[in-house]
Amino acid sequence: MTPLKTPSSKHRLNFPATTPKNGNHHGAAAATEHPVEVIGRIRNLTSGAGGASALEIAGGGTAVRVRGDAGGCRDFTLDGVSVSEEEDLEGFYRRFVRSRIEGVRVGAKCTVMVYGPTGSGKSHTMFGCTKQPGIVYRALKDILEGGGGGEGDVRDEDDAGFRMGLFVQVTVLEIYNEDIYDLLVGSGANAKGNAPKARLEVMGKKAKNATYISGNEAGKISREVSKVEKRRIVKSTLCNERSSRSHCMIILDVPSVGGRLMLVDMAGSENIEAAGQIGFEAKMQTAKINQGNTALKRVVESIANGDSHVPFRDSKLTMLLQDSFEDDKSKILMILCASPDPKELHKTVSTLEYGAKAKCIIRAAHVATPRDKMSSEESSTMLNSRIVAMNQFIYNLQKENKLREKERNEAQSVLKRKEEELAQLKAKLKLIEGQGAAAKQDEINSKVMEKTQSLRTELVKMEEKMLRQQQELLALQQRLQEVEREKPVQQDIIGGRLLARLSEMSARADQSMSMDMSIDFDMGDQPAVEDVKVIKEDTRQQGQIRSQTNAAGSCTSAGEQEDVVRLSGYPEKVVLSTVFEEGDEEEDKDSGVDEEQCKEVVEESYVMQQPLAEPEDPETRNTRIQNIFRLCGNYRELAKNSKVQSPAARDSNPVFGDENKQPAAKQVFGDENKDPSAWGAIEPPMCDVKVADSPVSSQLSPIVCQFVDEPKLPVSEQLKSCNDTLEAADENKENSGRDSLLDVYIKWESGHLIKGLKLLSNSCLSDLRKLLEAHFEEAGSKHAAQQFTFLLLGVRHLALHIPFFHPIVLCYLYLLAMSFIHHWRIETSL
Ligand SMILES: Nc1ncnc2c1ncn2[C@@H]1O[C@H](COP(=O)(O)OP(=O)(O)OP(=O)(O)O)[C@@H](O)[C@H]1O
Repeated sequence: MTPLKTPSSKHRLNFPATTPKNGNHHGAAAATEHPVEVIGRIRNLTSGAGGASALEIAGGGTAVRVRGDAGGCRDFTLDGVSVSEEEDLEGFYRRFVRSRIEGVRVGAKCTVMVYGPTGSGKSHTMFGCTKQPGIVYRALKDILEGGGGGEGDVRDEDDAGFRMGLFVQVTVLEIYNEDIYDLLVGSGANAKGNAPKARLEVMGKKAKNATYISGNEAGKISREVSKVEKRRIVKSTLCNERSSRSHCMIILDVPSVGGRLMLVDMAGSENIEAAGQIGFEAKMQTAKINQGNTALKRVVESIANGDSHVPFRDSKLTMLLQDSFEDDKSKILMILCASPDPKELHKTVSTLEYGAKAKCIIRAAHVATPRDKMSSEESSTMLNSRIVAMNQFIYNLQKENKLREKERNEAQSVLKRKEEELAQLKAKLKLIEGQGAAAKQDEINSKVMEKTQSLRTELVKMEEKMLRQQQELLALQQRLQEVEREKPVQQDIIGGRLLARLSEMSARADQSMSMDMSIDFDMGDQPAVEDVKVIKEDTRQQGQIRSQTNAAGSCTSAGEQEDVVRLSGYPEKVVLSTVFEEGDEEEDKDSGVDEEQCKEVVEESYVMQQPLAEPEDPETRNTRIQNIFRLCGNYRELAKNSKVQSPAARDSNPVFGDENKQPAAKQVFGDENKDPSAWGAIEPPMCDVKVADSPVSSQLSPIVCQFVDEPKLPVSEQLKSCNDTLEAADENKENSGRDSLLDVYIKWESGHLIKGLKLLSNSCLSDLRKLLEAHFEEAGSKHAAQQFTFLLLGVRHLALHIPFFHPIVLCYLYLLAMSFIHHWRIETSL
């Protein structure tokens, strides 16, 4: 390694020719100053140290007295002495260091270095321990946060330095084996554990390309420095378990004011043998350490002696400290660390001698020299650099502000988004809560609307039906009027009655509209008597119509009146419109008024009249019989009862042909010849009827037939007996729910035979025909040759359980009005 030479004399300090020691300082005291202040720091006696302390404070606290083994002592006068047992680091810092640091805050330059043998407490004084921070951290805090407070001071520590525009740039260097290393390099957050240190070159009096950390927060920088400090090379020696093997230099620049603080923790000068260093590398390491210490010692002695040459370049350490000695504004605080251990006495004396020598350095009074001029130029350069540093600091602050503002905006946007989400959720919650009630209300409304709509539809349909019925009624009325016009005589009687009846029915229909009701023709204003209508027509004679009370009988009770209508001149063309209805009442009720009804309209037929007087052959007679049934509809039931006959009731009914078992039930209508008044309305056949067969099939219902064949009894008696039987049967019917027998009365044309037949209420005319045919077969030749008249079809309790407004009902009523009201008779001749 090329030995460095001492800088030229022009860089030497302007030390006075004489030292205070020489006694020439009086008169010139005002013009001279001590650039180096020396403070003694005596550590406490370790437990391993044998004997009493070899050091004591003397001279009023400014001198250290060293007691030798022989009992002699030597005083070393310093600027101050501190014993750690009596004064902790805090006190030491307040008393000797803080004033220097405050100078740095206003632009002063100060170098604080600790010097002493190994294990004397240099690193402890500089960096402190876990319990108390050392000079480095206290100085950082004081620079950035302002002085005047101790550890317990309550200060606004946030941005005290920032308010004053102070920030620091910190460089941490290590001088090991005469090489300078940048400890900050590789110590960042992204640095790996054992990142290599960057070795730096010295350019002039500074380390070239040294990195620094800057900031105004003492805590952050202190933490960083503490981390970096641990990168120093240490080694366990006999003297110190953790002995520093390098010099550490921490440079704090305060660009805003131009202040600079250099904190130097020197490696301990040591005796190789005493330190127990064995081996070439260890010995070389120790030699290098001592080289720096020795170079510094020589520099101090040289300056103190006023040598023309100061060997700053003998070591890297002195090269970097050159400004500290040469700069007039720079001051040096040298802390001599000494151990009170008597075993370390010779090293302690050596250290104190070194400090005493440094204390002798006197800087002459400042005189304006050409160098000062240059200094002005340097100061302007320095100011420019400060401006640049300030600008950079401001830029950094602005960047940081922008970053924080961005973060704040992001946080605000997130907050806003969250608030919106919250509002949406609240709205949703409200909506859901409201939808529950609204849904129920909507459901109710929709059901009501649906029901209302269906009712309206039904109403419209019913109105339409009513309209059609009214039209049909009108048509029938017109038809009736036409008939009446043709038969003026009959018009007064029949027309009036029928019109009255139709009006009455129409009124009933109006009243009963939209109601599903049971129609019983025994109800209403109709008398409870057997109201028998006898229609007689003789086309060959003058037609006449008469009503007569059915007193012919004994078939009517007192007060009961039977309408007998005799139609004279009945039109040859008879138009009967009837409707066949299928389906039972239950279906009607269940399906309502809208249920389809099966209708069959019996076509118009022409009734061919034939003279009654003339005997007919059997074929013609049979044809007429068939026509009669066709007229009424082969398949139309004689009566419709909604109530189904119960099996019990059915069993109780007499069975066809079992007349022997039911003799009491035989009904005798009497001999019409004996009581012609009772059947006076019997006339020859009115007309021939030819009606188309109904295509509707019907089930053959049980038929009950009771024959009345008692010519001995008069007709009136027979009818009365019949009527009594019927009334008794009525009671049974009421008991059995009006679902029993229908009485059919037949008068033979010969006048000698009247048959009373009974049919079940749900029988049809075809059943009646079969009944008659069966009777003919049974009668055999007895009646074969006889002429007979289908005198009377008496039906009791014709009950219909059909909605009253139904057109079928109306048509049916019309037919009933014409011929079948309640108990009716059709008197015709075959
Ligand atoms: N004033 C003190 N009070 C309490 N303990 C101290 C004091 N001075 C030093 N020590 C302790 O003595 C030990 C050695 O101290 P330190 O490492 O500071 O010595 P050093 O001078 O730096 O030695 P080296 O030059 O080898 O690094 C450390 O454990 C330290 O804690």
